[in-house]
Amino acid sequence: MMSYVKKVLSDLKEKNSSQEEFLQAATEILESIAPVFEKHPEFQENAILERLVEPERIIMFRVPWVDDNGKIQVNRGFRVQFNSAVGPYKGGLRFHDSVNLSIMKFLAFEQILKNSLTEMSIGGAKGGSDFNPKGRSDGEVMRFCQSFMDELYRHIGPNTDIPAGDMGVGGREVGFLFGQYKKLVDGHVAVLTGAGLEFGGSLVRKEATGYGLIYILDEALKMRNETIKGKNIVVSGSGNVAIYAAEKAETYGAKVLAMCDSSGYIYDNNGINVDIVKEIKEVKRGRIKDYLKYPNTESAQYVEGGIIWNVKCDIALPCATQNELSEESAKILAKNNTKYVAEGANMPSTNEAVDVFLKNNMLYLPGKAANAGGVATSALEMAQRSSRIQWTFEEVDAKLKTIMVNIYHNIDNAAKKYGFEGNYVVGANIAGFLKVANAMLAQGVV
Ligand SMILES: NC(=O)C1=CN([C@@H]2O[C@H](COP(=O)(O)OP(=O)(O)OC[C@H]3O[C@@H](n4cnc5c(N)ncnc54)[C@H](O)[C@@H]3O)[C@@H](O)[C@H]2O)C=CC1
Ligand SMILES: O=C(O)CCC(=O)C(=O)O
Repeated sequence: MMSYVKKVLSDLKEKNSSQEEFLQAATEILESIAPVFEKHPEFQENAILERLVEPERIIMFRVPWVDDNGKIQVNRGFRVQFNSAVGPYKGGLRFHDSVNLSIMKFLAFEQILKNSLTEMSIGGAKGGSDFNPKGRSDGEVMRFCQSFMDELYRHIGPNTDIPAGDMGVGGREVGFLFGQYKKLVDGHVAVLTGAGLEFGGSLVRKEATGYGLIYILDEALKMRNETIKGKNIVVSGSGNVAIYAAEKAETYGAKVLAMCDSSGYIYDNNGINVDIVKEIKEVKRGRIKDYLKYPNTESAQYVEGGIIWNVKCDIALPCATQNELSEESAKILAKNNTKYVAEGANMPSTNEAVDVFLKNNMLYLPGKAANAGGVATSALEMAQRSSRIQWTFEEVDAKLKTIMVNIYHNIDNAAKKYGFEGNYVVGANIAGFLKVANAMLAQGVV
């Protein structure tokens, strides 16, 4: 069956030769699900893979806006509506200057399988823009968001496509996007998740991706008679996912030694004070090096331009961005006897880095399983909004925990069933794929 996969992959490479990140994600996924086609010839007969790798729809659009100096700026907007077999399109919006079609497609492709793993009825999508909110005033961010929504609104809806946040899109941006949507359609419609608590949002959505990462890691460790307590952890990034992963890890008794942003990392052998990072990033929108200006941080150091994976740790949590963890860094982790890697970010480890993890028998939890808590809680937000109720923090948190524990056992069982025990690349991709493939099969050639 590898020949079927090889053929689909080689056609895909020919058609999308410049889309490096998309091809990277597709190669990993397709190669690891090859064993499925032995057991399910009907998938090949019905060209499931050929259809799966082609987005149902891609929307690209101009986003003109006026900056604080009265100058007209033009950005490019995207929404990749990749697959709606399981449910309406669902996935975040990313505002970052690196955004291009390849990055949008890889993120949306990953999202299909991730959303399937949550066991909620949500399809896969992603969107965003090459606009970077960093250093922009609130007024500029608002005008950009309004212009972005001026086009996006006609392509989304509560039963068709429900965006949310991702890198560069947090509560502030979701608020501005929602305000413009509401004005354009003249209705208070639940079309974005990650909404403010004052207008239909869910408790725990902000914390969900980071907390969920720790819940799944905790379950995986428990199954190995291990515990997070007492472990040294390195968390890359210092944004939404990183902050709440670090916060939860500390409540489980771990010590977070280092965190970073794109300029450098902070390191403290006594443990990072996550509340300070929260203040810097969520309130001041500052840089991680500002950490050293706070009281009682004398034991911390800042390493400009340094590679955070050089810091010796038991557990590595990449929570920043794609391909931030190279083969070389993976070898350093292995040499330093790091035993566990769980991904808060989407595809933060290169395919070569993942090979190093697997060869060294490290426990590796790939992003599409490990960071699924964010989108799962988005689905819980949708459930609350449509039934006009609000669950307590504890209720949502308990549901999130159950979802993450179930994801762990689901990917673990799939890996075992296909003869790859402990390989969660195979486990996550197969478990996520089967539901989507069966839904596509049931719905005919559409
Ligand atoms: N926000 C969410 O609910 C979810 C986010 N993710 C993924 O998690 C990752 C982080 O997202 P958020 O925390 O939401 O974004 P964010 O915008 O809040 O934070 C991103 C962080 O990454 C850092 N960063 C960016 N490029 C970097 C680089 N080259 N080297 C080192 N640090 C870098 C930034 O300085 C920032 O601290 C992304 O891969 C995103 O797709 C995955 C699932 C859900
Ligand atoms: O909450 C959502 O809908 C999207 C989260 C997301 O973008 C992701 O899982 O990567």
